[in-house]
Amino acid sequence: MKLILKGGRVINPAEHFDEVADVLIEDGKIAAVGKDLSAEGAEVYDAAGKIVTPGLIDMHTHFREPGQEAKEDFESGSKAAAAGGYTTVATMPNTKPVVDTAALVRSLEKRAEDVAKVHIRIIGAVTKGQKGQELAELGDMVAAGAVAFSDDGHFDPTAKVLLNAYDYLHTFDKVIINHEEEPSLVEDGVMNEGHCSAMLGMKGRPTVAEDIAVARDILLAEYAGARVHVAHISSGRSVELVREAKKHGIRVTTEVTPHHLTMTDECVNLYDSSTKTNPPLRSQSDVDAMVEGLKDGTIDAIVTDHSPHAQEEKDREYIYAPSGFPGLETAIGVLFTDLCKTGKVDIPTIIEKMTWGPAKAFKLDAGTLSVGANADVTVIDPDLVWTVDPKKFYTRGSHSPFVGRELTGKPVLTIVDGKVVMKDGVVL
Ligand SMILES: NC(=O)N[C@@H](CC(=O)O)C(=O)O
Repeated sequence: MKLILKGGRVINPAEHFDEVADVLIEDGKIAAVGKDLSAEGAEVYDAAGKIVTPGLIDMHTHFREPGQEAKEDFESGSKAAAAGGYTTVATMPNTKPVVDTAALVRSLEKRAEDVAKVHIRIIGAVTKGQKGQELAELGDMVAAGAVAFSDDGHFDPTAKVLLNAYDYLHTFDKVIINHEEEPSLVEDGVMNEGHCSAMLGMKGRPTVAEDIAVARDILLAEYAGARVHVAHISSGRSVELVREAKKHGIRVTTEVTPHHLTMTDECVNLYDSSTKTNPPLRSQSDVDAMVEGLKDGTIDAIVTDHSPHAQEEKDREYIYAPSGFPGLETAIGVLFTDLCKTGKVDIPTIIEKMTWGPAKAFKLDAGTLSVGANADVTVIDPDLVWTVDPKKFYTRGSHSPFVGRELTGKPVLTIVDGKVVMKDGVVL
């Protein structure tokens, strides 16, 4: 099978390539990238005016399988991923039961093979049941194919346990993705602690809870000579800590979500739980620090933290509703509209953080359009204007703070292993 994407702006950050060119796909691989390639025998896709990128990668999604499939499963989640232009997603283990054994990793990989539209990589738990007390079957999960380890959703309070995990995973060169919140400082808090929480009379989650957790985990990684990845960074001070650590050669990487790059706690309205997320939406100075960190290379990746919940759970009062909202189908629209169109961040930087950046941080064989690479490709229409409507989502989650927003920019073609899985917003 041969497919040629003709005349798009091809952005391949792995090779610092940004030119109008053709991309030829043959037998599931990138066969050639260049000007005026022969289209003989190939199906032709006219990419003029569009952006052709490596398939997007999201290293932080929650697909709720096993145990909470009513919220999302691999089928609905991977359809949402394909609609959002993603070709690889990694799922977090905070499921019911927690993914903390090799048998679970293997069974999820089989599920992915059977039903998923895109590549799903499995993240295993660091500790048994994500309880922070005893290490999970880390080595066995590595052997079963786990791509990274995380107790996401929970901070591991005992430094010794985490140090053991660092030491052990160091031997396999696998990364721990740390959820950074010192628990005693965030208990019962539902939004960022600051002026807005005071005005609303709500208990806050202060940025210092994240900062001291990030500081501890960087120091532990330095001591162990291990790799640490800071999950969904949201505080300006934490970005400074990561920047400093990188300067000192400590092996730390980090990620940020579209909402922490574009929204503040001013958006919180107690009658709408769709802005409730963890870590919470922060202040404008934090958001500015995220954008700066993205541009100067401190932040390696953009992730969605796609966290769908059931409608009836999110329809509750702000303090009782669960944290999180779906993000796979809105990421490109939000980033292109609020960061690129406003001139804050250029398109190649955004693409790099969604492709080559995460591929490098997690040593994935993905995220590039180099000749011979797997043909995972995304085509984005940067001028397509659309309105976020949850009725059109593929995800089962419907509450998103972006609902009703008019966005500019949308993926229009997603190709996985050379096969078109989404065209013009329709998952095939
Ligand atoms: N990001 C969220 O607000 N929620 C996550 C878990 C978490 O990271 O707290 C979820 O699994 O729903």
